[in-house]
Amino acid sequence: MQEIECRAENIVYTNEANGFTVLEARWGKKIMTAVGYMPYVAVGEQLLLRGQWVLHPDYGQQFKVESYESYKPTDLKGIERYLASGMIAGIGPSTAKKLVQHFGEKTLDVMQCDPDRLTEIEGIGKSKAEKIAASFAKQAELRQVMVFLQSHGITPSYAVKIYNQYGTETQRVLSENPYRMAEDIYGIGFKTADRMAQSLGIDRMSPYRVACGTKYVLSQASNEGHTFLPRSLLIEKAVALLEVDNDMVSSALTALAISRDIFFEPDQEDTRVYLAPFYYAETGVAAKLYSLASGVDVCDAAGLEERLKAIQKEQGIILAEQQRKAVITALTEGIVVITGGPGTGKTTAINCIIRLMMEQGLKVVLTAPTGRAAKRMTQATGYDAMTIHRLLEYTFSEDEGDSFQRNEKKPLECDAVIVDEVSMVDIILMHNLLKAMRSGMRLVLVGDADQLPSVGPGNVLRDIIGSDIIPVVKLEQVFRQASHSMIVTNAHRINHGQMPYINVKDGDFFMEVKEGQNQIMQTVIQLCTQRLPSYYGYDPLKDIQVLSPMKKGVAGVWNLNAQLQQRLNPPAPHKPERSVGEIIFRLGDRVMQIKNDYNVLWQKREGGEEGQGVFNGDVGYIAHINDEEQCLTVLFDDDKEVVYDFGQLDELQLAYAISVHKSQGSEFPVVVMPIVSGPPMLMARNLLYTAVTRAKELVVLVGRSEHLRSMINNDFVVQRYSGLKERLCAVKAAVAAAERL
Ligand SMILES: Nc1ncnc2c1ncn2[C@@H]1O[C@H](COP(=O)(O)OP(=O)(O)OP(=O)(O)O)[C@@H](O)[C@H]1O
Repeated sequence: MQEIECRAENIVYTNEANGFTVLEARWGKKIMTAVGYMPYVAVGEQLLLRGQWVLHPDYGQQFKVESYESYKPTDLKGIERYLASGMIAGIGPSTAKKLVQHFGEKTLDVMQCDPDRLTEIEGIGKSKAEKIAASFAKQAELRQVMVFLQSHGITPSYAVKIYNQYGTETQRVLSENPYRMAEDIYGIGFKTADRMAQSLGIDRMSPYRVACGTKYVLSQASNEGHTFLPRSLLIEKAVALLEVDNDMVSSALTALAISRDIFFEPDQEDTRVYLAPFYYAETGVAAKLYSLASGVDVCDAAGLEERLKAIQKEQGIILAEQQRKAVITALTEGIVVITGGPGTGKTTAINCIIRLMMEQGLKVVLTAPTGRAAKRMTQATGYDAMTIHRLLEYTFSEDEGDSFQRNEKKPLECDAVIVDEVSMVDIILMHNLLKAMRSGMRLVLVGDADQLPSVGPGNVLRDIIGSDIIPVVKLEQVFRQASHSMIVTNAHRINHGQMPYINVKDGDFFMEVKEGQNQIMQTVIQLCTQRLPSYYGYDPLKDIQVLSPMKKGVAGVWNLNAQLQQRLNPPAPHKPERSVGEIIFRLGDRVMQIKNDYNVLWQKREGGEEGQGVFNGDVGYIAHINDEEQCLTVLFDDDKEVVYDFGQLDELQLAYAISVHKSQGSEFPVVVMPIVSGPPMLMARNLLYTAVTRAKELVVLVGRSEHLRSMINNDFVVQRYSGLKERLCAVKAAVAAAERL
C-alpha cells in the first residue's frame, strides 16, 4: 500500500449515497486522479491517501484509494479554493476572496474560533456570520468523524452509513456503545461492531457486549430458519463466539428477558429462547389461525354440492374426491390447507373455489409470496393475483423501517384470501398476513409441503399440517400423468423414495453418468453451451437454468457461473464490466436479485410506466454499465429496467447457475443439475425434488447414479427449531379447558 499527500483540486463525481468519489488532486507539480470511497472531501482540503496505482482501460493511471485522511487547507490558495467551492453555506467565490484578503492564513481559525469577526467583511451581517460558522463547524466535524471511524478500522463506505444514521452524534454514540451499530444499521453486524469495540478498548467482559453477542447468535440462527434456540445450545454458541464463561451469558439472557428483547418458553427438554419478533410472530400466528378456523359463517354445504356439480358439468371436468373435499371445505370452514405435489390438481381446485365463493357473493383475493408465483397464479386462474407484500401495502421509510399499511387497524377489504406456494411463506410474513385478516374471513392455503421450506425462519406449512388443528386436504392423485412427460411422474417417484425413470426414448428426463467433479462440470458446460442449444434449439441464456446443490466446489454455483460466463458471455472490447469482489458483472450477463428489495424503482422500457420492487430470485440481464455515473442497469421480464448503484451490487449475483434454494418458486424450460457427493443435510431428497419440479420441459442430471440414489434415500429434513405446531395444539387445549369451566 502506498501513501500520497495531495490537495483536492476538483471533485469530478461523488455518489451521495455511498461516498464513492472521483477527484483530481494536486500532487507536487502534477495533477492526478484518485478514485474510491472518500465521502465529504472538499476542494482545497489536504489529503493523505492510502492505496495503489491502477491502470484503467479508458481513464489511464489512477490512484485507487483504500483509506484516507483529510485536513483543513493551510496555504492561501488552498483556503480560497476550499471556501469558494460551495461547501460552506453562505460563501461563494467573491466572499471567499474577500475573506482571504482580509484574514490571510488565519481565515479558517477566525471562522472556527472567532466567527463574530466575519462581520468585518462588507456584506456579512451577524446572522450570515453565524450561518457560515455553523456550516464550517459541520465540515470540521465530518472530517473528524471520518478520521475517528477509519482509525478504528471502519472502511469509508461503512463510515457513510454510520454517519447517515447518527449524524453529529456519531462519535459520542459509538464511543459509548459501538454495538448499537449492529442493531441500528443494515449491513453492519456484530463482528464489525466488536472489532471497533476492541479498538476502542471496550472491556471484552462488558455485559453489553455479551448481551449483544448473544442476540447476534439468535439472529444468525433465524437466518438458518430457526425461530428459537434451546437455551443450552444458545449458551454454548454464545460462549464460543464471545470467549466468556457460561455465567456471563446466563446473566445476559436474564437481562435481555427483563428488557423483553428475548422471551423464554418452558419446554420439557430445555427452555426455548426467542428473539422478540419471532416470539410475537409465532404466538400471533397460532392464536389468529385458531380464531379464523373457528369463526366463520357456515355456508350451506348441501347447496354447495349442487352448485359444484353444475360448475364441473359446465367446465367438463369431474373432480376427484379429495379435490371435491378441498373445495367444499374451503367454503364451509374458516381455513383449509390444500397440499399436493405437481399435477395433483391444486390449481383446478382453486379455480372451483373462486367460482363458488364468487357465486356466494364473497369477495376473494389471490396472493402468493413471490412476484413469479403471483404471476403464475394469475395465468392459471385468469384472476389478478399479487404478492403478499403488495396485498398488505408494504412501505419502507427511514424512520419506521418496514411496515404494512394493511394490519389489524386497517384490515383487508375482502371475504376470502387464497394463498398459493405457501411453503415459501415464513413466520413473519404469515403473521403480517393474518394481522390484516378480520375474524370471519376465509383463508385457503395452497402449497406443496415436500418442497424445501421457506428461506426465512419457521416451518409454517409443515407445522400447520402437523398440528392436526386446521383442516388439511392432501391431493395425491396425479392428473398431469404423462404419456409423453416423465418430469411429473419422476418428481412423484423421487418424493416416494423411488429412482426416477431416466433416458426413456424421446423422453424429457435424462441422466448423463459422469465420474468426478471435473468431468461433471465439463459436461454441464457442454450441455448448456453446445448440445442442448444445437439438438433442441434452446437459447442457453434464456431457457436453460443450471441448479447446483452447493455454492462452493468445482461443480458449485460460483465456479459454474465463472465457467459459463466465460463461454456464453466472454469479455470483449465493446462490453463494459464491473467487478465486485471475485465476481465480474459484464454487459449481457444473466443475473439474479438475491434479496427482496421492495423500494427499488423500475421503469418499463416501453411506455415508461414506473413501479417499485425487485424480489429475491428475479432473473434479468445486464443492459448497461455506466462507469461515469457508477451504476448498472438490469432488464427484468424483458421490459422492466432497474438501475443499481455500484454500491448496491451486493444485491445481484450471476445467474447462469443458481442454488436449488434460490430456485424455489421459479420455473424454467430446462433444468440441468450436477449430482455430486456432499454433506447429507444438503444432498437430500427434498432438494432434488425441488430442483426437478422447477423444470417445465426437460431435466438433465449429470453425475453418478450412486449419488442420485443416496440423495433419494436420504429423506432427512433439516430440523428447524420452530414452535408453531405445539403452540397451535396449546391454543386448542387452552380453549377447550376454558369451555369446560
Ligand atoms: N379431476 C381432474 N380430472 C382430470 N384432469 C384433471 C383433474 N384435475 C386436474 N386435472 C388436470 O391435470 C393437470 C394438472 O392440474 P393442476 O394444474 O390443477 O395441478 P397443480 O397441482 O396445480 O399442478 P402444479 O402444481 O404442477 O401447477 C391439468 O391439465 C388439469 O386440467
